[in-house]
Parts: sequence; structure tokens; C-alpha cells
Amino acid sequence: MHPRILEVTDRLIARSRATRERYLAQMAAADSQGPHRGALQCANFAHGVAGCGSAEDKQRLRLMNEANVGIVTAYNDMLSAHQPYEHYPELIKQALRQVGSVGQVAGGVPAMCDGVTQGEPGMELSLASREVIAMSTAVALSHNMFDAAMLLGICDKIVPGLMIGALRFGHLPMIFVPGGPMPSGIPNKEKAEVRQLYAEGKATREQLLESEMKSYHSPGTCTFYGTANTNQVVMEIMGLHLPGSSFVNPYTQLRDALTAEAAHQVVRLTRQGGEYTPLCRIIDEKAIVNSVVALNATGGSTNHTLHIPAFARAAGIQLTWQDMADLSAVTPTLAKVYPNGQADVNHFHACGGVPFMVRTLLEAGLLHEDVYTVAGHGLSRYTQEPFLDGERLVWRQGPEQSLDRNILRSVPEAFSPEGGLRVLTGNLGNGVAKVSAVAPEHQVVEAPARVFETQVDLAEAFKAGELERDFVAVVRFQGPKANGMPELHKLTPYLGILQDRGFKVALVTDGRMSGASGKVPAAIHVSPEAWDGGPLARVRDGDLIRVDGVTGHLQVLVDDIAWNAREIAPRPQGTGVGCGRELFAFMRAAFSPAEEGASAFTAELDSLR
Ligand SMILES: O=C(O)[C@H](O)[C@@H](O)[C@H](O)[C@H](O)COP(=O)(O)O
Ligand code: SF4
Repeated sequence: MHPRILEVTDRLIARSRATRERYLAQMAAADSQGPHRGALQCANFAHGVAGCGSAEDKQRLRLMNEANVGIVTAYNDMLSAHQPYEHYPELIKQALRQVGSVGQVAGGVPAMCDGVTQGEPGMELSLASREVIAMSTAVALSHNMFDAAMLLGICDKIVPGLMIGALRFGHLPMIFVPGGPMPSGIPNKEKAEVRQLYAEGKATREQLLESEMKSYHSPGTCTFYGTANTNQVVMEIMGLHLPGSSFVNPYTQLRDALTAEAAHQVVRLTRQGGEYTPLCRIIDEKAIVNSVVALNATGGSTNHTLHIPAFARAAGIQLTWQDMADLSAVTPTLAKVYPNGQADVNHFHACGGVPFMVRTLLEAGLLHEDVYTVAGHGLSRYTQEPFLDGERLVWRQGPEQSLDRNILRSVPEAFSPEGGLRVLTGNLGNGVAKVSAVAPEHQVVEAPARVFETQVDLAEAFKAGELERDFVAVVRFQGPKANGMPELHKLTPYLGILQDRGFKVALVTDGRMSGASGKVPAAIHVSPEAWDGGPLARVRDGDLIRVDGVTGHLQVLVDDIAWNAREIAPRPQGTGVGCGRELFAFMRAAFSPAEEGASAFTAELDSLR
């Protein structure tokens, strides 16, 4: 094992010892009560089975030696990625009956499509929706009728939210069931080019819409390597998907066979199935370290610098940005998938995908192999890929070499010796940057600040021709407590145009960017946030700011005495109303700092005794 991987793992275990022990004790207590439906009083039990369609299912549920599997589903028609889940419950129930078990939809969770809400008021509910999904997962599983659970979720906040909720029921075996990417449309680079042309007035709205509809054209996950597809890699590398199943397209025979096998496998992991493997045994410090290695090796979404600390905490594990930075420093960049390159996740999968990446990272000692997974003990299982031998689902060793070195490489020939994410520190606070998507010549920007308090103001300034210069856009009061920490991805075309025109531009914000954001250097998630009086609240137009993605520095070059004497800007008024945002005010007030996952649950989870 690489010494740095061991060092970070050991310090993570040491830092987490108290909260991890309490968590595991809580899970052991929950497990000791057995299949809780057996302890329900008759009325409670009768209510729990009344909805069962068949007498056989009802009878099986009365028998404690058959497993009842709770299905938590994030199906809706708003996310192309989640539309395929519409028929999953029936497919799963049928597969469970084949092995003498029962499936019940325990509950649904909401799911927001960040693509629909990008740049809209709804985006200010996006991060909060992760917490709502976690609570909705708990509501579903709180019926306590289940010996295991299957979690149906793919996109941005949905997987992290499902994880947070599921981990609070970590005494149960659980499996995540992916749906797969839509077939490739027009290249993501071409989509981005048409957007920039439209922003410059060189393309019509009809041309823009035609381009977007050719990019996002059918059910399945969008094919860029954003937060949703980063979720798939993170879940598979933590052993919560079946091996090699993340990027099999929806509505295919192989996809349906994998979904049915996931149902069979989770039954095997129950006490009744004989291979009892609860979620809390799979998600430990080694699994969390493996997830951060995979995140960095693939140039994954910056959103995971929030999500992984947040769900790790739900398992009693205290992951920090410094841990993530230290792992990134020794994790080579192995993949070039948009926005880090031209390829999409279908290409990534076709040239070897996750199985190949696991193989090369294991060979380099950069992943923990001795971990529990839903497929059994040992991560080596995840170098295998599934395929159909006639009607039979089987696994075989994945490719020993990448089938396209322009997209996916082995550790010895990596695109870069270090990962795609950087933690930035300095007198403006701590932030993160996705350097893997920024060309080397753009990774260091030192220029005067131009301060904005909404992303609309920046767009207006661009359209008024005020930004044709070198500058650092400081977009503040976008943090979790201010307005829910929205993604500011709509800024990408404007800043991209200015960069293409030869100006040195960068973004500094306490808000977020999309996992699909790239090309422009951005220091995001800056903490402490301006709403809490963080340094961004002191910045004035004209201040010289240095964003250094190479050394990891984020500095305002103002005399210390003058800087410390600065008044902090007042909080914007009249925000957080409309589009339901007023319903989330209590949650915004409870959000922890970005470095702790920007979570409403941090304080409570850390205080559990
Ligand atoms: O983090 C992410 O990956 C994004 O939130 C993504 O899910 C979002 O939908 C993007 O906005 C889509 O990209 P476009 O907005 O460029 O289509
Ligand atoms: S990847 Fe983003 S845009 Fe695509 S379906 Fe998921 S949330 Fe929506």
C-alpha cells in the first residue's frame, strides 16, 4: 500500500474513533432486535402487510426465515437519469419472489434535476434537497419491516442523501441500484461551444435548443462526468453496486439482469441469507478513503468535497478537506472524461471503465483491497465486468489494458501524477478547485476583483461589456446559510468566452459549481462564507486577488492592517423567498460549514453519545 494512503487512513481512524465506536454500538443495538417486523404488535404488522398484493407475500412476511426487502426509490420523470426506475419495483419484486423473498416499496424520496433548476430559483433548494432525501429515506425505513433495503437513486444530491439516511439504518444489508447513462448524443464539447456562441449572440435560440435536445435526448443519466456519474464511481468503488454495473445503459437486457441480480444478492446478505453483511460493515474508513482516491483518479465532481464528508459523518467518520487534499496529491489522474476531456461516460465504460481503474489502482497500492462489499470481501472482485452468456448473467475479468489511452490510462502512464481536486487556502478562507478541467496556462490567475452578490449581476455586467479585461469574479453570499449554496454553472459560458478572448479570468465564491463545470479556474465552497462574516465579505472591487491552482493559495493582496480594518459587507436583504425557499430557512440556519459537508445534521451526528 502507498504510505500516504495508509497514513491518511490511520489518522482518519484515530480522529473518528469516538464517533465511529458510538455509531457501531448504535447499529449493533438496532441489529440485536432482529427482523423487527417479528416484534411488531399485530395491528402494526397487519398495517405493514395489508398492502401486499398476494397472499403468498403476506404469508412469507409472517415467516421470519424469509427476507423482506424495502425498496427506497427516487423515481420521477424530471430526471432523465431516474426515469428508468419507473418499472424497477415490479422487476425487483419478481426477482425477490424467485428466491422466496418479498419486496415492498418502503417509500419514495424527492429528486431534483440540477439541470432543470440550473440558474433558476429552485437551485437554491438543491443542496437542502440532499437533507430532505436523507430524512425521507429514514421515514421509509422507519417502518422497520425490513431485513434489507435496495436504494434507487443516481443523481447529484440523491445518492448522498440516500447514503446519509441509509447509514442511520446501517445494521441492515443494503445495495444501491444504478440505472445507467443515456446513449451518447452530440459531444459535450460541441454542446458547450453552441452555448458560448448563443451567449455571444452568434447562435439563435432555436440553434441552442436543437443542440441541447441532441445532447440530452433520452432516459438515462447525462453522459458528462458530473456529480451524478461521479456518484456512480464512488458507490461502485465503495462496494455498494454490483461490480461493473454503474455504466450499463438503461432499457437493456444486461441492465435488467443486473437489477434482478442486485435483488438476489441483497437477500444473500441478510441474516436469513447466511452472509450477513450490514451497510455499516461496508462503509468504514477504508471505504471512505477508497472513494476519495476514485474521486481524484477520475477528476470527479467538486460537489463530492461536500457529499463525502457529509455521508462519512453519518457513519461516524470524520473526513476533512486536508485528508482529501493529501490523498489527491498521491492519486494520479487516470481519466479524461468531459469536462476533463472530450469523452463521455459511455466511452469511459467502453474502454475499460471502473473495472480497469480498480485494477490499476489496486496494482499501484492506491486502494484498500481488504474491504467488505455487497459482492463479498475483497475489492479485487471489482476488476470484473458483467455480461450475458445467453440468458445467464456472468462476470469475467475486465480488460488488462485500457482500450483507449486518450480516455483512460493505467497508473504508470497517468495523465497527471496527482488528482483533479485541489484544496485552496489563504486569507480569503479555504476553498476547493477542480484543476483537472483547467488548462495549465489558466491555473494561476492574479487580477483585480470585481464583486457580485448574485450570478445575474455578473451576466448583466458581461452583456453590458464591462468584463472585457483580466479580473477575478468574486460572487459572494452564495454559501449554505446565505441562500442554500446553489451551483453557479450558468456563469461558465460567460467566463469561458472571456477566457477564450485571452483575458485572465477566475471565479471565487462561497457557492458551488456543477460537476460539469470546467475550463475556468474557480475557487469554490470558500469557507467561512460571507453570510457568516467570512473574508469574502471584506473584498472590494479592484482588490488584487491571486487564485493559484498550482500551489493551492487563495490570497487577497491587500495590506493586513487595511484589510483587518475593513467593514464587512451587509447581508443582502429579501433573499430566500419564493419557489418554496422560505420553507427551508430553518435548514439554511443549521447548515455546517462547507468543509464539514454543508450539512444540517453535522452538529447532531457529532454530539451523539
Ligand atoms: O453537478 C452536476 O453534475 C450538475 O449539477 C449537473 O447534474 C447539472 O445538471 C448540470 O447543470 C448539467 O449541465 P448543464 O447545465 O451544462 O446542462
Ligand atoms: S445528471 Fe444532472 S441534469 Fe442529468 S438527470 Fe441528473 S441531475 Fe438532471
